[in-house]
Amino acid sequence: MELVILIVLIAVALVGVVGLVAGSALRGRTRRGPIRPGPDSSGLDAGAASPGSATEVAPGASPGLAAGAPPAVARPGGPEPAAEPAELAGQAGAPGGATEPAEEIAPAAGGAVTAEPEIVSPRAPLEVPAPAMGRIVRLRARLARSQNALGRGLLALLSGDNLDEEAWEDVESTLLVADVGVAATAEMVDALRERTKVLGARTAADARAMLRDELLAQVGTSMDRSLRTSAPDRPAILLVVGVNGTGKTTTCGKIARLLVAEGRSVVLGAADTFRAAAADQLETWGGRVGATTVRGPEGGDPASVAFDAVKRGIDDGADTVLVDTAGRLHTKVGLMDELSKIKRVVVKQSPVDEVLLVLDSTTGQNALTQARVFTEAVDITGVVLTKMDGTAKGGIVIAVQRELGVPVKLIGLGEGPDDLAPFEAEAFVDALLGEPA
Ligand SMILES: Nc1nc2c(ncn2[C@@H]2O[C@H](COP(=O)(O)OP(=O)(O)OP(=O)(O)O)[C@@H](O)[C@H]2O)c(=O)[nH]1
Repeated sequence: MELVILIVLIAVALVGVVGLVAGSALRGRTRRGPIRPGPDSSGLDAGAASPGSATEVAPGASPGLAAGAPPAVARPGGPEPAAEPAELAGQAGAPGGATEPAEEIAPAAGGAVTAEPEIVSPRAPLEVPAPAMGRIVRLRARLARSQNALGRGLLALLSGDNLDEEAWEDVESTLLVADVGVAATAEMVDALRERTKVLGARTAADARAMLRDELLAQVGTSMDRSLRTSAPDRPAILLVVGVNGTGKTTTCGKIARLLVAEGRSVVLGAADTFRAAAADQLETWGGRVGATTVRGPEGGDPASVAFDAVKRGIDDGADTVLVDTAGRLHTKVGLMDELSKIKRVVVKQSPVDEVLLVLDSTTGQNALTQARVFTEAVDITGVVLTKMDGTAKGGIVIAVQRELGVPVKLIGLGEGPDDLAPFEAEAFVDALLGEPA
């Protein structure tokens, strides 16, 4: 009997021990399992995304993002991207290249809020833009609106039988009204007078050919209008500057769209921290075209965001970094100083390849005043003339180039994503003159 009781007690004790061991093993598994996939999970790399986002990896990542850029990770908008760099910063010593940039970009805990960038990786691009080449021709119809003031008006005058003094005055005022500028107008009128004297009687075709020559001479056919969007062994850096509302953010998005379509990887820097909507707008472009967007908190230091964006581009091995700056009144000295600072800060990491001044072509002579002041603050390397679809004053191209000594490289021809064209002198002049009669 005593033996039976002993056996029963031992059996109960064994069951208890087995139960305890199994229970603790189960608890251990539950704790380790779902937290993070490992130190490589940057959250900026589709292959190492957090478990929650792993299912969101876009299967058809853009070919434009292939070379060293973060693969397209479709993230829902909202707070998730903001949380990620901060989380990563907390993983001290986490190895893996993709993790490091986020650690460096994100400030130490308790750091100033202005130093905290937000990096939004692109969604898989859904849109394929029309090719850049030939856009200016495709959009001739829109440009042709300007021919009333410039091309058509001049052609009517020059092919008329009576080219008297009054007619020449009309030629002059037509050029001035079209914003060609005083000096260029005087040169053109002199040249046209000379040629009509030599030519004598003129047909409409003669007048057109003569005017085309003179306009081309003023617009310039030998300037280097190429956009420097690549650099050896580093990303090309482009700063986009200008006064409020000229179309800087839209232009950044349109350029990024073109570059990604050509197979380049692009980082967008939302250094317009004055207006939260501007960063949202840029981020939307980034999401649409497949570019990573780096942004900072509203009211933060724009130079810091520009710095972070360039760093991000370098770390990712991106081809191009486009930094959108806030619109600033050229009359505000403090804001112009801030622009110089943005450039100085960027240059600490990389040379700046292009500083694009975005001018609204509908603002006429005021655009020239802006151009002058901006050139003093930062060396402008190229001009983007936007809203050419809304002006009858194509002459601004001539005036701006003369004023700045830098070429117009791009023109905006509408609000649509493909309404940006590389500036081509001949196509532009032909569009001003319209179809031959
Ligand atoms: N018609 C036309 N509208 C344009 C063109 N480019 C830009 N816009 C419009 O101009 C408005 C201002 O464009 P944004 O890109 O927000 O201008 P911004 O310079 O970034 O503005 P701020 O950040 O406030 O300085 C928007 O409604 C654009 O759609 C263009 O070439 N043609």
